[in-house]
Amino acid sequence: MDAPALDVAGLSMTYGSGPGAVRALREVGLRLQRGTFTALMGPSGSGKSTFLNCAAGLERPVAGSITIGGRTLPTDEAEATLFRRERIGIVFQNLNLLPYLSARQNVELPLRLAGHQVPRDLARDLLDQVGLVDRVSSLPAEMSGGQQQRVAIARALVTRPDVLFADEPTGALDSRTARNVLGILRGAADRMGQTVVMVTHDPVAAAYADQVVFLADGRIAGQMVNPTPEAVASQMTHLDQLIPALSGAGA
Ligand SMILES: Nc1ncnc2c1ncn2[C@@H]1O[C@H](COP(=O)(O)OP(=O)(O)OP(=O)(O)O)[C@@H](O)[C@H]1O
Repeated sequence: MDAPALDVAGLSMTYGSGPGAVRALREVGLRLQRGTFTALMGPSGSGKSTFLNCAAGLERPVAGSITIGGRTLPTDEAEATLFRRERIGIVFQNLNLLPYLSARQNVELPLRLAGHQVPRDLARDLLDQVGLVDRVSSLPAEMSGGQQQRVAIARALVTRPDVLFADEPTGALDSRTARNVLGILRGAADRMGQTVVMVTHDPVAAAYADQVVFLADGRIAGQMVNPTPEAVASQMTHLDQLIPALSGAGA
């Protein structure tokens, strides 16, 4: 059987030290098979972004192992950068495209940075898949926020990464544009076999995923397969009520 796309074990992260230290993640474990779309939800401060940043190699955890496509994420900074470039795709709410490069050049950039030949029609094909084939030559400033986000997704997919991490990719978009971007992420999993992990606060967005993983107080607090917006919203209300109890336990 294929190695899981993402295999995280015992992931712990603490910011600061002494009495003011914040334990953002407490021995989190998560294994995701290829071609799956997972939404990560939880109350504010529950550790979602920290999880994403650690799993994507942008921050170094204090403990735990992260295996991506069967390979351990390097701890060495320079090696981690190379690994990320080749094996990981990242889309942030405000991950800026380079303003002086066209959509096509932005999409091709990760391959160029990695020193690879760029197949002639690759960027155009990816831009076609995100519905922007008529904008290949446009600069970011000439495109709407939703169009720029779609270019960012095409760019994140250009290396065919083992995992595509997206942190609130629809946070800044109106609901119609957001649905369009979510449909593209869904299609990346279904049609391209990409593995997608998305942090979101929005139960409707989460319902595009195959499963929702809930975090609370730095721990996994539940998992929901085939989520509906109603079931996700109900679970979130439950978690919000749970938080004072968890904090009070002093664990
Ligand atoms: N760089 C940092 N320095 C200190 N504390 C941090 C840092 N980054 C995050 N934290 C703390 O770690 C905890 C988890 O933060 P994180 O951003 O992962 O939560 P989140 O679930 O993504 O929250 P939100 O939904 O509000 O974005 C919080 O208590 C936060 O204040």
